[in-house]
Amino acid sequence: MVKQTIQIFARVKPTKKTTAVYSVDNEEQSGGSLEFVVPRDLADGFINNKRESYRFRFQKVFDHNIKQEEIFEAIAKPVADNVLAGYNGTIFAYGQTGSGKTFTITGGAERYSDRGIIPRILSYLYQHFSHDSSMVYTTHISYLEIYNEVGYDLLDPRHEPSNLEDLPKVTIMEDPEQNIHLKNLSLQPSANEEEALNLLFLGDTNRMIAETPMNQASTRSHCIFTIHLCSREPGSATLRRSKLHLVDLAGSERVGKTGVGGLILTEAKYINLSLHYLEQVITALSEKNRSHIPYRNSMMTSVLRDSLGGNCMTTMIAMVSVEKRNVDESISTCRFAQRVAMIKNEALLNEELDPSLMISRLKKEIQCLKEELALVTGEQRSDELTQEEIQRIEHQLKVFLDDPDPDVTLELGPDMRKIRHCFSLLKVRLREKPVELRMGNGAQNGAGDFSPLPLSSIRDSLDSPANRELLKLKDMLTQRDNEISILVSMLKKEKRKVQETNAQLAKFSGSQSPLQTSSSSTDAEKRLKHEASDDSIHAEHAKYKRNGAELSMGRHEAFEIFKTEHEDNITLEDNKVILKQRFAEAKELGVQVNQAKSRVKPYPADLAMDITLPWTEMGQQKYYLISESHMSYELKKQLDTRRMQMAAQGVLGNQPSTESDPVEERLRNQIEEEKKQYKSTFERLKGLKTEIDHLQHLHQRSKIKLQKDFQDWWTQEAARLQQDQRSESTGTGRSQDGSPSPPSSSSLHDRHIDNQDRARRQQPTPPTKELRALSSTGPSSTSIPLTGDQQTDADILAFIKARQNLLTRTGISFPH
Ligand SMILES: Nc1ncnc2c1ncn2[C@@H]1O[C@H](COP(=O)(O)OP(=O)(O)OP(=O)(O)O)[C@@H](O)[C@H]1O
Repeated sequence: MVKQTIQIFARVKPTKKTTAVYSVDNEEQSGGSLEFVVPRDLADGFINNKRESYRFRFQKVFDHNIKQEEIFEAIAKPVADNVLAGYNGTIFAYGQTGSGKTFTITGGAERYSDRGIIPRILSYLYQHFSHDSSMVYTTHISYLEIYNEVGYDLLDPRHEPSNLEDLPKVTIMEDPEQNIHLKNLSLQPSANEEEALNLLFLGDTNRMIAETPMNQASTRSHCIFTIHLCSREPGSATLRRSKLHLVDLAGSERVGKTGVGGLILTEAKYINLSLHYLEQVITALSEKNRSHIPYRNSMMTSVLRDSLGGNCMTTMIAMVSVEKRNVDESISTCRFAQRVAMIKNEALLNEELDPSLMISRLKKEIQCLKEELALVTGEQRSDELTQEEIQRIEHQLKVFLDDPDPDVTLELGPDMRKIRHCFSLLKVRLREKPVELRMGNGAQNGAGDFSPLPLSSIRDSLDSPANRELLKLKDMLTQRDNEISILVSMLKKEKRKVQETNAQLAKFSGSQSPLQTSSSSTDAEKRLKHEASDDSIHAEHAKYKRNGAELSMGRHEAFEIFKTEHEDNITLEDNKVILKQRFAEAKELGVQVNQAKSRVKPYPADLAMDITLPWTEMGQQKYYLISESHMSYELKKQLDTRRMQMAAQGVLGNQPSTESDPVEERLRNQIEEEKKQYKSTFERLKGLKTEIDHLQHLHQRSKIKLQKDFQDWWTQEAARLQQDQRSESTGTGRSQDGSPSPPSSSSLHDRHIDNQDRARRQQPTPPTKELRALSSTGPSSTSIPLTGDQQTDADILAFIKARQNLLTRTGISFPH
C-alpha cells in the first residue's frame, strides 16, 4: 500500500491582457510557490481589506511559458508509470472557465504540439506496451460527461447525438459493499494508440456536437476520460487491474464576486452545484476525525470517490489566470488546492487471481501428475519393451552389479515394465550364478549360498524411491483436487453475487438489463465488443457534411461569406498548409523507406511491423519496417564475398594481413549507417503519421464547429428577420400569434456569466461585418414576396440579404 497526499500543481495561463502582480518560485526545496500581490485599492473586482500578499505552495508551479510537453513529463508521466505498475491514478484540472483545463487535459484545437495530457499519455502507454514483452496488456476506454447531475456516455457508437439528451444516460448504482457501478457507461476496447485516439476524438466530437449555444455543456460539465488497464505475465493467473481517470472539471467560478477574499462562499455563489459538493467532500476529508464524507451528494463525487481519499494516486492541476480581473477566482482556486493537498489517499496494488485461469492451470498440472503417476505405476504402459530397451536394461544392470560402490543406484525411471524386467533378470541371474551375484564383480571365484543381506538391500533400493515418489504424487493430487474445489466454490459464489445484484437492479430499475460495472470489466468486455473505428467518427462528420450539401443557394452564399471571416478560418487555412507540408514530408520519407525496401532482396516475409498511411492525397500506402536481418542485403552480400576472397587468399598461401581489412571495415560501417538511417526514417514516418492523424482530426473539428456556428447564427438571424417583419406589420415587439420575441443575440449573451472567454465560446461566432450589415440594411422585408412557410421564408430573406451584401461589396447598386 502506498500512502500519499494528493499532489497539487499550478499552471498559469498565458495572456496578453494586463496581469496582476504575481511571482512564481520553484527554487524552494520543498516545492514551488505562487504569490499574488493585490493592492488594497484594486478597483477592478477584487477588493481586499486585509492582506496584500497571498502565497500558495504547490509541488511545482508552471508559469505561462511552459509547454504541454513539460506538463506531461512533470505531471502525467509519473502517474502513468504508477498506473502501469498496477495502481489507480487520477489527474484532474480545476479552475475557472477559460483558465485552460481542456487545453491541459485534452489539448488545444490548433497545433499538434498543443496535444494535451490524454493523447500524450495514450502514446506513452502504448509505446510502453510495445516495448514490454514480459507482460500482456489489455486496455479499454470509457468517456463520461456529467452535466446537471446526469451522466452521458460520450462513446456510445449507436447514437448520433444532435443534443446532449440524445446520448445514453449513465446512472450510478451502489452495491451492499458500497462499491459504485456505472450503468450504461460503455467500455470500449482499444488495441492500439490509433484506436484509443479515435475514441478520444469520437467523444470530443460527440461532446461538441451535443452542446448548444444556450447550453454550453463544455463549460458547465465535467468530463472523465478513463483508461482501464489490465496486465498479466504470460501464463500467470495473477491479474493487475488499474484505472486512470483524466478529469476536466466544469468552470469553478462563483456567480458573484465575494467582495472580500477568503469569505466562505455559499452554495448559491457557485455556478455549478456539483463543484460545491466537491468542495464539501474535500473539506470533510481535510478535517481530522471526520467520519462522514458526503460523497453521495453528487454524481461526480460518487464517481471520483476512490480518487478522493481512497485507493488512488491523485494529482490536481490548479489552473490559474493571472489577469487582473480574474485574480479573485485564481486565489479561490489556489485556496481550494491547499485543502486538496491535505487529503491522504491509500493506493493499493490492484492484483487479483483469475479463478478460471487458475483452474485450467491446475487441471493441466493434474493431468501431468496423472501421467507421471501412470508412469510410476506402469498402468498405462501395456506395450512390450523393445529389444533396444531390453539391451539397455541389461547393460545398466550389469554396470550396477559390477560397481563396487554400495551407494550406487539403478536408474530405471518410473516405468514398472523396466523394473519388472529388471527383477526377472535378477531372478534368472540369482538362480544361475548365485555367488557371482552375491559377491559382485570381485567374488567371481567364490562359492556359497545367496546371503539374505544383499537381497534385502536390493529390495530397499527398489522399493523406497518408487514408493516415496508414489506417495508424493498422490499427496500432490489430493492437494490440487482440494484447490480446485475451493476455486470452483469461489466462482459459484461470485456468480451468485452477480445474479443477486442483477436481480436487485432489475427490481430497482424495472429492467432486466445486466449491470455495467466499472469494476467487473470482464462482463463489460464481452458485451461491448464494438470496434470504435474511423467510421463512427466519420458518421458524425457525415451528418454535418449532409447539412452542408443541403444548403440552399442563399444559405450557401451566406455560408461562404461567414466562413471567410470566421475566427477559426485562419486556423483552418493554417492547418491545411501544415497538413500539406506534412503530407509532402511523409511522401518524401515514404520514398526513402521504399528505396530501402527495394534494396532488400528477397522481399522479406517476416516483416516486424508496418505502417499504413490511409491518406487521400497519397492513396492507401503501406510501409514496412524491415527486420534487421533483411536490411542492407546487397552490402551484406559484398561483405560475404570479400570475406571469402580474403579466406581464399589465405588458403592459396598469400600472407593474410593480420590487420583488419579496410574494405571489410568500410562495408561494415556502411551497413551500420544504412541501418541507422533506415530506422530513423521509419521512426520519423511513424511520428508523422500520428501528427497527420491528429491534424486531420483538428481540421475536421474546426470544420464541424464552423458549420455548427453558421447553423446557430443562421437560425438566430432567420428568427430575428421574421420577428422584424412581424413587428413592421403589427407595429409591436411581439409576434402576431402573441408569442414573445425570440431572444436577440445580446440577450442570449446576457444569460451567460460575465466572462469574455466563455462568452466568446458560448455564442456562435459573431457574424461577419458583411452579414451584420445584411441584417440591418437592404430592402424592406415587407417588399419581399414570402411563402408563409417559416423555413422557406427565412431562406428567402437570408438569400436576398446575402445577395445584397455581395452587390454592395462589389459596388453594384441594389435594385429596389
Ligand atoms: N497554456 C495555454 N497556452 C495557450 N493557450 C491556452 C492555454 N491555456 C488555455 N489556452 C486557450 O485558452 C482558451 C480557453 O481554454 P480552455 O478551453 O482550455 O479553458 P477551460 O478552463 O477548459 O474552460 P471551460 O471551463 O469553459 O471548459 C482556449 O482557446 C485555449 O486554447
